[in-house]
Amino acid sequence: MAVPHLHLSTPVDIPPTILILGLVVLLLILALLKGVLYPTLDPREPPLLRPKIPFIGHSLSIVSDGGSYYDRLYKSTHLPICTLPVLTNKLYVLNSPSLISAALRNPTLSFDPFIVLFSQNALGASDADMQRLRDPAYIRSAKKPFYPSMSGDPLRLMVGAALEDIARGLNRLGVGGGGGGGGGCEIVIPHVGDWLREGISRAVVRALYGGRNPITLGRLGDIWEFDRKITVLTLGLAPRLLAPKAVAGRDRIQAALYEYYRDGHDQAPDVSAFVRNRAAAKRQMGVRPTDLASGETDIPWTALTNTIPSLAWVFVNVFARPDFAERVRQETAEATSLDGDKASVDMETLGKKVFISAVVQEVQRMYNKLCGYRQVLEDTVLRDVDGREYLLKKGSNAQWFHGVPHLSEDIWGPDAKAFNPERFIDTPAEEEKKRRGAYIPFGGGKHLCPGRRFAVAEIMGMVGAIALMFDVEGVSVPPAKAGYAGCAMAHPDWKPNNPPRVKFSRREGWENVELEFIV
Ligand code: HEM
Repeated sequence: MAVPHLHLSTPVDIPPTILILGLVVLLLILALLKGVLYPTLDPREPPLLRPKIPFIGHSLSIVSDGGSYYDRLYKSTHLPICTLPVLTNKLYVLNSPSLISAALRNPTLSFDPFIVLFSQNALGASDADMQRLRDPAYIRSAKKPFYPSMSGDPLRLMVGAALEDIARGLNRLGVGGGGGGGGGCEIVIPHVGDWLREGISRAVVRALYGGRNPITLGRLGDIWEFDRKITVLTLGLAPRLLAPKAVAGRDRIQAALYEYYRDGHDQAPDVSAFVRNRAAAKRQMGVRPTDLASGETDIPWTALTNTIPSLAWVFVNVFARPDFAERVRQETAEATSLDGDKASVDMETLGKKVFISAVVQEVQRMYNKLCGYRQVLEDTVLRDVDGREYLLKKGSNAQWFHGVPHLSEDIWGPDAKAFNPERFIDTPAEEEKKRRGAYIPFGGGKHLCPGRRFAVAEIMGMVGAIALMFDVEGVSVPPAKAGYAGCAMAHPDWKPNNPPRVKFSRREGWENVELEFIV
């Protein structure tokens, strides 16, 4: 029987030019892959940390673990700065306080690309506004009014307006007493986090916008929802699909702000200099009310996103510990004069009290977890405290995580992870020196938070007044969970099925007292 031939293949004649071309393409692909998978570094750049999964490893960990990934990397390497290959780019992660300080001061490390992205995606800026925002000079001029508007008399007026609102709310609570000489009637607050959030938010927007404040309670709800979905909005991840409530809320906020700016209410005398001067500066540069409404939506958001969780952490850390509550009460009493049923808290005196100030500082150290971000605009050399220099290449990004210096045992000692306000009281000079540059809750350099003193005054005033007027029961310190993008603060991890129910009762002798703040 004939066995059929197995005809496997016929050699094809490939023209040599095609062969050479194919080889060149292959070599180019290999070179590109090598560049991506094994990027080469200038020897002056920070040391490279390769991911376990090439190309995407670091990105996956950053997305899933956020700032705590930087914390883990630092613990395992103890590098003052390192380079992470992230997809096709490089990310420099700064850990050493002196390098973070150098980055905060350096003019070629820029926050502007984030402002542009945030304005376009989260605020829905118009084409005209986007064109203006691409000009760094515009961004500079728009933020010029920040600092003078938040210091001296303008700051005092703003703090006064916010605290007046806070006092009004507290004076209504449990007034009159329940009889029987055992203090005032009890008020049960079903969710103290929500209660604090509403109280501080009302006060902040009233202080910002004056008597014609467009951010009513409904719009505050919209801001909280906008805050909750800020990552989806900023990254433009199908926001209308994934965050429809936040988008609708933002539209309502902007409609309310539009009427406010259109009717010129922002120039009224009881409006904060922060809102008034910023709108005036933008108007001078040709910005119209529609674009003021969208561009200025960041004001109430920035003013609340960190203040709300900061207040919550100060409140729980004080009232969960009877000795802390007593010390805060004592200090506030020392700053208060009583005239019959009128109590006047002098904020200048309270601001100098060491324990309540230390609690606020310790809250910021423990719970402030900002991931600072800058884009490298030009090749830049950063120098650390020992004179070592590191080159950061143009087009790369730089990041730092406040959790690294804020919780470093080298800096704060073996109890770095414990809540201990005493560390901020009578600190020896040697310790102060070690901490230099390591405590940065409000950032630094050209983006130092202009609202820091406003936030601290409101928080101290509110918590001090509560301690003075009320006995507070049922408070415990919840675990922390990561905050929303752009928010520096971790959030209390209160579970919906176990809301933080708290009982307030007027202290004996304080049943009918009306409190006011003197600023
Ligand atoms: C406890 C509350 C607050 C904390 C922890 C906080 C924290 C910060 C931090 C860390 C930065 C710098 C971000 C960076 O460098 O990347 C910043 C910037 C800023 N903060 Fe605050 N902040 C607070 C309250 C406020 C308040 C109440 C306002 C306004 C009323 C405000 C307005 C701003 C503005 C406008 C910037 C940007 C400054 C610039 O780009 O130059 N902040 N804040």
